[in-house]
Amino acid sequence: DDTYRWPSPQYDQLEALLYEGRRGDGSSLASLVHPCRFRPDTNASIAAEWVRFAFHDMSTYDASNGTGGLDGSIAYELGRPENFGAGFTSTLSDFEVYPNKYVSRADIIALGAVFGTATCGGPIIPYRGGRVDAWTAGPGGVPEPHQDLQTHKDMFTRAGFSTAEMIQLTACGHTLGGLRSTDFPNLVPPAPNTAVPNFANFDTTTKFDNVVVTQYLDGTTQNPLVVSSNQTMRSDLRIFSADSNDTMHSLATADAFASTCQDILTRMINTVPHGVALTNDITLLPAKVHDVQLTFERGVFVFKASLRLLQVLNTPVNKQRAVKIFWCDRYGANQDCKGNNRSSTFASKLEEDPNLSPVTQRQGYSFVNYNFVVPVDASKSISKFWFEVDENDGKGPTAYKNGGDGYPVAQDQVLFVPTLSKSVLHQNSTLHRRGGGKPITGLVKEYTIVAAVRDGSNPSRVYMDALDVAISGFPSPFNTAVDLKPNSDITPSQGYSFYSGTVMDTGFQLTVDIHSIAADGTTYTEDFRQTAFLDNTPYLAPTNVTSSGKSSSSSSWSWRLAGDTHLAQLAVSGSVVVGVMLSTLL
Ligand code: HEM
Repeated sequence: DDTYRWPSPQYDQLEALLYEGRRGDGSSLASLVHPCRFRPDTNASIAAEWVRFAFHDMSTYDASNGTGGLDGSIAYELGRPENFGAGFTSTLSDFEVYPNKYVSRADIIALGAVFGTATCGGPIIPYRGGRVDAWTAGPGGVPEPHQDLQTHKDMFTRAGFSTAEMIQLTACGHTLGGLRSTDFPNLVPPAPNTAVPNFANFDTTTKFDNVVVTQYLDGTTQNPLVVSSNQTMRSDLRIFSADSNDTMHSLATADAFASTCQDILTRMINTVPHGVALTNDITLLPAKVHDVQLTFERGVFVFKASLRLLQVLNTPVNKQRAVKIFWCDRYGANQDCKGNNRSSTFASKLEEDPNLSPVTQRQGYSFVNYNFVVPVDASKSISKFWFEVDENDGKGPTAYKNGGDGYPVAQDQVLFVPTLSKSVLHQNSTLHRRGGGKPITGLVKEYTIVAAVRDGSNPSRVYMDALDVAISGFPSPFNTAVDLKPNSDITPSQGYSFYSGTVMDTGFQLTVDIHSIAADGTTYTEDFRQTAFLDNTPYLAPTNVTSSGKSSSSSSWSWRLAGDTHLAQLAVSGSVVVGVMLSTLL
């Protein structure tokens, strides 16, 4: 049974990235590229760079033994001539902050191709997750334009693509972007008096469309890889004509181009090492429960849960709509709703920007969120919850019950308390990581994580697994277990005592799994808690950082500011880290 049931953390993360364009704590990936953006510093098509990046990571696949493919190894392969140019380094830094426990770097690279294609008007490529990252460079073997046709055919055959598929894939890639003077000065003359590259685009549109094919067929193309006076460099001509132009003719209509590209790009992003099991296609959840947390806020024991509903693009949200959360007590006479349930209509409504994700926008939707924060009697606690949405149109309410039984609150024995937790940024620190290892130089964040432990469970150990996969330069993930100790500075409250522990991290997306091992040996877990918003999350104004920006990420700062101020705040503090870290490396 592969029907979606909450909680499905991997699915939820992938779904949020694809359809909301952002990771769980709000930092937006899609806004870097959408709508069909160009880099302010180099004028490069970001969509083109992202699609090309995925191809180069994939194309070292060896179908004979199932090695290589889309595995993120390209992060360690940018020194090679076959992966040369600013487009690759910019893209790598775009993607740097997004991998986490449930989404690999390779999943992000694949998603980059999905976004790049969709945002510039191309087909929607079905997206699956579950790719597994390589942590070292793999073998080479990406085609370069000076190589002959047989070499290219052999490379595509090795990667599992026939001659016709080689033509399709190349035409589908070469509808975006082009050659740049900084990479191929002999083919594209540099513009005088500027470091900004000159582009010779593959076709005359910047959209993902069939014009690359029609201009090739009608002889008007200016694609340097077709018409260069240097015959050696006419790789697209050799490839496109490799079967007497049969495949190119089959791609000539807009519909045929779109559907063929959809299929072949799907194959491209799903070409993964042998043994990697991809998820099913990530489909849009019509009603999504997210940001669920039982915790303390300002001394009040609260349950937080959000319901995300679809809204048809460019239509107003029904003002008559009433959204209600229901829940069951965990303890006492009304345990599991034996007697009564409880309910609340106190929600804050948030209508999302329709530009959140090119995929959702193309499907004709945006989102509206209903965010509930309800005080809960800790002695009764909560065992499960569900929602009802009444449009007040006479048809009666629709219940969202997770396919029947409601959404479970798995446990209330150990809880993450973000508002009592904090993070402090240290500069030029020479702190040592727990467990020894190399001292941390540069920028480091010190996190104090607070958990509430329910009295009576008498845990033998409370600890967290602190994980960060998103570290500059892609060293192996930061992953450490830290014991949380009783914290006598925080007064016990409503049957809970507080524990805390600290961890140092140089990465961009620390998440914690908090565990409590009860006296009876049962382990209770709060899985995958984000740390972007802790009580004292520092707000750093953008003016602090513009001077340090040399990298592509600097140019993306303003884009990440799109949306509400809450997200802007996160985006800025996140980008500061990127900018400062790069400037210390440069
Ligand atoms: C034999 C096969 C191929 C060769 C020799 C080749 C070669 C090239 C070259 C020389 C460039 C210009 C890069 C620069 O100026 O820095 C380029 C750009 C590009 N290639 Fe390919 N390519 C091939 C196949 C593909 C495939 C299969 C895809 C994707 C499906 C692809 C996607 C792109 C994209 C999107 C760009 C534009 C990048 C930008 O504007 O930043 N290429 N390719």
